[in-house]
Amino acid sequence: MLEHEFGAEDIEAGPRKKKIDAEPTFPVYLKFKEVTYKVVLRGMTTTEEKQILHGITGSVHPGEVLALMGPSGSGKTTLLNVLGGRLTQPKAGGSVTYNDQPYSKFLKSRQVQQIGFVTQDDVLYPHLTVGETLKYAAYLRLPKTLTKQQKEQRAMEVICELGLERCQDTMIGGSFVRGVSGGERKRVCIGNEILINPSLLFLDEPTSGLDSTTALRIIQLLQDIAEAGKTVITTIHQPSSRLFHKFDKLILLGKGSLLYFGKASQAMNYFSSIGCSPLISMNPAEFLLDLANGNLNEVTVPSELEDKVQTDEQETEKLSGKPSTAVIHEYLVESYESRVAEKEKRKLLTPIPVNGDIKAKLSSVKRKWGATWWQQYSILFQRGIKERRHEYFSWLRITQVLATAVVLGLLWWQSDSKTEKGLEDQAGLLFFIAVFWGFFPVFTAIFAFPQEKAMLMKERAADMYRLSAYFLARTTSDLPLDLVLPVLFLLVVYFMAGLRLDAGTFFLTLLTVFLCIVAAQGLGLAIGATLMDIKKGTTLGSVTVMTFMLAGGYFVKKVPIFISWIRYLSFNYHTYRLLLKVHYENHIHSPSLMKFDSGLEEVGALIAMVFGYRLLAYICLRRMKLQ
Ligand SMILES: Nc1ncnc2c1ncn2[C@@H]1O[C@H](COP(=O)(O)OP(=O)(O)OP(=O)(O)O)[C@@H](O)[C@H]1O
Repeated sequence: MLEHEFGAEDIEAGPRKKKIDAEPTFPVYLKFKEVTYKVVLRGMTTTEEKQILHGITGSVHPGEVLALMGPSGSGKTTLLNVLGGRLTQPKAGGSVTYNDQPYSKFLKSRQVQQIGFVTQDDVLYPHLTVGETLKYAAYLRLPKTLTKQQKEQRAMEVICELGLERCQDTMIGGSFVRGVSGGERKRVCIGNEILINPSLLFLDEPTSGLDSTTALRIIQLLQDIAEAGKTVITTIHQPSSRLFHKFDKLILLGKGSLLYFGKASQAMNYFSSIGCSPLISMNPAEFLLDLANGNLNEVTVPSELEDKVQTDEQETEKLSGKPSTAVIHEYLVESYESRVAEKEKRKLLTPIPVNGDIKAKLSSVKRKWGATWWQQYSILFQRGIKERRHEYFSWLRITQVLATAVVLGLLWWQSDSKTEKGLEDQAGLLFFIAVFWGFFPVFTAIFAFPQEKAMLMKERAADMYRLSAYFLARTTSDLPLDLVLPVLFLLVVYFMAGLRLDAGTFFLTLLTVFLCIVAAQGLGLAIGATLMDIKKGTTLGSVTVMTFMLAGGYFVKKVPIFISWIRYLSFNYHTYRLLLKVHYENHIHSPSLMKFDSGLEEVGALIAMVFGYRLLAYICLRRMKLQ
């Protein structure tokens, strides 16, 4: 669509062999100059700044695959994140432009959806199958102009492109569920991104953990994507020589500094021009990593460094008469600075080869969602139910609820409500019901957002849906089961314990319990969203639930005035009062238990909790940083 607007011939998009497009996109020229990144490390007593990237300059054009290479900890992931706009100021410095526009402008328009980012960690839902994962991503990410069938077809195309046909009905799996292999999981992550046919594709170690044939297949795919006019940037750990030759451009990093930027095919020539050549025939990637690590064991020592061989006896012995790694690093950085850096910086000044006012047009394009709000809600709702289907049919949970109900039924078997003593006993049962249904929902809800944090951050960074649609879908998809279990529970308890037997009382009891569950869930969601940490959340949750239970009006009836407000925050208190009212209003012995008012105050307080806690949770999620 955009290509038509700007005219395909307006833009030099590099060679195109194979068409992967689900929808036409526009080419993106990525330029970066003097990119730096620093973090502040806070110790017990000291605070120090650590510079992770030291002024990296380069560019990558449509039709090219740029590989970021370097030893572990050299800053590849950090650079990829800065280039992908995931790490921004104030920690990141320098300039990164897409089609000569800063990232922030790009982000404000719909163009963010033209960026695919495959992170190093595979963030996927473990209980969805490969096919479901890609299908839901297609529904949410592909443009509204495509029909549901077309979106499904695109998901299927990606499955075939990535060779995932055989495992499309297998669950992804995770720590507790056996699923697809690591390589297949990685390919699903890549599929999630190439699905949208991005103009700019970032990948963090797409081949780690894969056998060499599968790795080659992935890199070949990246090359095909680039050849379709896309810009691809990938970090890579230790590519085989077959893989290495597939990259167009290469950045070699060492301790966060640039050791080489240029054509991958020219890298060996460049290093031999500065006096570093392999002594034996070896894989170029291995040679470059040895250099970046400061290891000259199989490498000629540049003449400039011959007089810098370490004199310290032990070190000399260890390094077999080679210069120290620090000296080598310094030499490589300086050589690059003096011979290449200036030339590359000058190249960046050349404007991108487009005609007319493409920049103005690009920034005026409005962001579009892949689905309407309601579609997003219903897709996320369905996906939530699929992902948690095992919890829905968890016999363990059903058994737990039924077993508790039977024990209660036996302990309060056909309880007597005709005497004041019997009534006090029954009130104990009602209080327990208020506590039981205020307890479990809090803890299941605390887990909801912290467990999905990584996924939420990934999908929000990719602008897949509105937060409000996700929030509502996540908080309502658990409701059906949460409302079925109390029905089973009450049926057992009600008849075994011989509670007041009429339909009105039964349904009012059920409604009260529902209200209690939904309010308790709200508290759990708010705690989870505020802390975004399961351990901290469960600790705060248990203290809060215990306080609310103690203030619930059963254990202490006369609470000191300065702390009496706390009971109004307790959903146990309101639920218990409502249950007493439902069961004993107009009962001959009731005055000794409580004074009944209209009950509206309790209902109002519970409804305020249902919405108030959820609003708090939503605000916390909105404020969550995506980095
Ligand atoms: N937020 C941070 N706080 C402290 N140190 C950081 C932070 N981010 C990165 N680093 C450090 O910066 C260095 C570069 O990290 P980065 O993840 O970019 O390396 P990498 O080359 O991708 O490594 P690997 O190949 O092992 O993934 C590492 O030493 C890392 O510990």
